Amino acid sequence: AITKEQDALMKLIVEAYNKHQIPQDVAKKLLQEQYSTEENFLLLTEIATSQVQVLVEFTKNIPGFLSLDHEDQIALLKGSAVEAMFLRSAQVFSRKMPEGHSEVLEERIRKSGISEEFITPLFNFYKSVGELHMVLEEQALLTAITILTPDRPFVKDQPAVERLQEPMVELLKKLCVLQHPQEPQYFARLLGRLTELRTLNHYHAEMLTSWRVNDHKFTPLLCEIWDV
Ligand SMILES: Cc1cc(C(=O)O[C@@H]2C[C@H]3CC[C@]2(C)C3(C)C)ccc1N
Repeated sequence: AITKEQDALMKLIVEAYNKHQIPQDVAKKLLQEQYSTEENFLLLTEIATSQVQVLVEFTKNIPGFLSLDHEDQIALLKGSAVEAMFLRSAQVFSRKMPEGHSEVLEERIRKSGISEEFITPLFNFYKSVGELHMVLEEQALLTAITILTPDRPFVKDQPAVERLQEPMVELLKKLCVLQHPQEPQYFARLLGRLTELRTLNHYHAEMLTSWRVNDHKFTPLLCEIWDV
């Protein structure tokens, strides 16, 4: 069963995860702006920028994160930003979108200058996350576990990151057994999504390059987090 400490950790993570959502004005624009490639790209830039802001705020609220070495904090954020963003956008896309929004967002993503070779794996991932029907606690924990991946580039004190990640993995494992008793392999399926996420890093780098060469404008935050 869940211990008192684990329940306290759970509440902190879910509270942090709920605290920051994509601003409503961005979601509203999704429906209003016209459908030119330029407009779609600008919308995606706004979405990505607000997703990264949400990610930074969530990460700061992960218990113990701010006690890590400061350079390691930056290395973890930069190393996990793409995965955390795809995970959150997959969760929003498959669950939270008001009626009709996800079709609109899908249409805009397809017509924003992203090459087809990236679009397919992206929507396959969205679909595989949607099929899991994760509860909020699982989504929040999985996102925290992704961010606290010890073997990101340039992380100096990996054991310190492992000490934060391990209790979250243990807690997620217990939660999965409690939430999905009829599906013993559910926890393994969740971790399998993290492996699929890592493959998206490569596609994302390609996407950035193709936008760069077509001289698309990025926001300062996106340039900083992805060194572009
Ligand atoms: C530098 C830069 C990056 C993105 C991005 O990663 O977008 C992500 C790809 C899909 C998954 C999350 C995104 C925001 C998405 C929904 C468009 C969007 C615009 C932009 N100027």
